Amino acid sequence: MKIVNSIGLSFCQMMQRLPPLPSIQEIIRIYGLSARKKLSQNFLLDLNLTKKIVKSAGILDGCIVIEVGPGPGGITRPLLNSNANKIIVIEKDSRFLPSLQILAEASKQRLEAIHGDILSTNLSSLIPSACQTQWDSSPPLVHIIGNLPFSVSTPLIIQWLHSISTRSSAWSLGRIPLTLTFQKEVAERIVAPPKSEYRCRLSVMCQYLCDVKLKFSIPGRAFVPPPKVDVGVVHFVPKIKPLINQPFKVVEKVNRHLFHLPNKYCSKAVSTFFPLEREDLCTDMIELSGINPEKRPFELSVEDIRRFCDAYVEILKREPELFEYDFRSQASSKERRNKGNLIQSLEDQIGNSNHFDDDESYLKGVGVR
Ligand SMILES: C[S@@+](CC[C@H](N)C(=O)[O-])C[C@H]1O[C@@H](n2cnc3c(N)ncnc32)[C@H](O)[C@@H]1O
Repeated sequence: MKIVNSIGLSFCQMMQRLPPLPSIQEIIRIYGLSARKKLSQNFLLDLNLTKKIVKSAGILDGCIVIEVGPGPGGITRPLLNSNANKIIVIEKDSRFLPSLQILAEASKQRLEAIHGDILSTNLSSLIPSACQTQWDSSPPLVHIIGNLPFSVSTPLIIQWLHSISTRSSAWSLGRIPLTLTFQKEVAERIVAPPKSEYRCRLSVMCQYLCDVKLKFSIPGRAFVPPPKVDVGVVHFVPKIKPLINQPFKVVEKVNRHLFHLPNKYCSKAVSTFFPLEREDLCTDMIELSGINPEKRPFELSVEDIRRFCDAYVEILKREPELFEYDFRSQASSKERRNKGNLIQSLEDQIGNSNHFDDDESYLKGVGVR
């Protein structure tokens, strides 16, 4: 990780606007910044849209803003025109550093550009500890924003949700909000309420830890080059009290089992939690949860899933080794056949939906129904 530029801050600098600069299109042309398919680069050149993304983050006055994947700086520019105190950008592709350097100089060093991979960046080391606020008070004056490739934004939000659940990494400093772009279909899943056709594991994992809001959508044609799908801008604010008070791994496992069969009765999904010969435990789990076994997983509220998590943990207290049980490796031949059908149907759905090349693996990973 290489720091290209660092800054000193003052209120006057904070209030300054950028001087006239070459347009993003000119920057791309001058530096020969063609979009790289390998890094799923799709640029937003329309400053009205990038301003709208920045506006949807809320009031940034006096904030430290961390932008992931600035590219040629389409979002960075309105960030520098806001009253944010400091903007730290993290970019994996070194070709963008010279153009970010121009912005750093034009902004009188309010911008710090870091050459690095967001997936392995220690965010807490970038934020002064003076920014810290108590978890149960207002969020700190820090914001994370980014228009990342779809292949990165979903694994990243899962990684960050884990950090939010343990109050680690950047979230050791308080309830830092995020504004991130996703493939529109993934954004719909993140915010999907019970009974929605989009309800899935990702909906529950996001909603038990954060207040989530789909701010607006951007048509694919607004990007250069245009992806085949539209994009949704999602705002996350970590909740003071998560709706499920169990370890992240437990919540993840319970969701994985429940949404394995999202449209069948819950009793069927609960039968995947335990070995075939332990039907007694399935009955226990339904009874302890108090959930109607004829509800279907996609109809469950986060509160219902909280009850399943608590019931599962009660059973694990008696037989902790059951946590290791993996229905996918232990499935009977009949179940394996069913599973084969399920994977086939997932592949059919994904194959028909014109996603980016590398969407397939992460959409499977987040439980597309
Ligand atoms: C979809 S482009 C968006 C660029 C710019 N923010 C915009 O809106 O026009 C994604 C950017 O993220 C960068 N990127 C991709 N993977 C990254 C990673 N793991 N860490 C940091 N940046 C990454 C790409 O190089 C690219 O500049």
